[in-house]
Amino acid sequence: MNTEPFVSFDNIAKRWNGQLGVENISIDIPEGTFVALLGPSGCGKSTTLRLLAGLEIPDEGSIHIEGTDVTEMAPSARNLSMVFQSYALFPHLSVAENVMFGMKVRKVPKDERLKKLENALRITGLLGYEERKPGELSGGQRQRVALARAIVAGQPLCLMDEPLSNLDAKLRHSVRKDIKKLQKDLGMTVVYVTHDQTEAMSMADLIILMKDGHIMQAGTPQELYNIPQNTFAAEFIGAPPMALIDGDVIPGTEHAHKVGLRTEDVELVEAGQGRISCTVSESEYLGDETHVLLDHPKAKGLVVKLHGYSSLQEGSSVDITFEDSALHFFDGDGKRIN
Ligand SMILES: Nc1ncnc2c1ncn2[C@@H]1O[C@H](COP(=O)(O)OP(=O)(O)OP(=O)(O)O)[C@@H](O)[C@H]1O
Repeated sequence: MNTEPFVSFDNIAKRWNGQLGVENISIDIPEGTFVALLGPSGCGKSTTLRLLAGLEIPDEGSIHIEGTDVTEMAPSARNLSMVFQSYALFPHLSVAENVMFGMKVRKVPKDERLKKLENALRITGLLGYEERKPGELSGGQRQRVALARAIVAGQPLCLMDEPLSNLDAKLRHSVRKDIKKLQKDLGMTVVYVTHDQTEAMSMADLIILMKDGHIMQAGTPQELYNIPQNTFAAEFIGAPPMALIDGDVIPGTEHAHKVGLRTEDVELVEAGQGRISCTVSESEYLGDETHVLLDHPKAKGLVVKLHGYSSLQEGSSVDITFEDSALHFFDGDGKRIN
């Protein structure tokens, strides 16, 4: 069995005139994996993707694809396809012409081109739209044309940079499922840039969480959610994110600088009956549940989810309670204490 990673970054760094792009980036990606590069704006996601695409050359380190050192190889020699947020379609060409463009350039015979076109349009639900121009399509359909183009390219590795960011919430959800299904059905390795943790959590097998050009945590969605390695991961992953409480608030947790608590582990009880006393700062009614936001001078992000509608008044006093086993501990540098 081939145990070599399909894609590997070995200690990659990229700077521009001293301005840091990324540093100490080491990643191993098994074949057929969906990887999300996740993090806030400017954290280095796109730089990492561009380095893999060959659109940037690193100052340090090496990148391998299928065991070949591609660090300084031209993008066209890397056997990969790309899908960007700006669909990058030719406006004057039809859907069919847009999808077949690359194959035409590569002089793929016509009958093979048509066969691949039909297959890609079927997979992306675009059969019947062959003759339309991009201007006659919705945003979601345009994005699917861009996907169809990546499919006909037939490359085992596909890079995507925020491909859903131009779509509204409903479309984003459906195209998200399309992309995930495609990736699975075709067995592609996908490296996907997003700043949206929900997108990363729902699509990825492996999440690379980044901040200020560095990897903060790499792992499965479950690992990032259940065992955040630092307060940054704790606060970035989850909706709502993990609450962080000063270590000296809960008796017995003084060894920690911060104590983390997930909303599903918090129970609301009457004032005086729980472990921490708080004040209700806001209630957000969402139909099936109400999110009750709580104030405490030494805690950030305390939220309790209640079923249905809650009539709790702002400013009222409540207590929260929780099991000791639900607590996460972090030191003064924000690192997890096990
Ligand atoms: N060509 C460049 N010249 C100088 N600095 C750059 C260049 N490209 C990126 N950077 C810097 O590198 C850092 C990482 O940028 P990058 O675009 O990778 O972030 P990102 O996480 O993709 O952000 P966003 O989500 O906003 O696209 C930023 O500080 C950015 O200003």
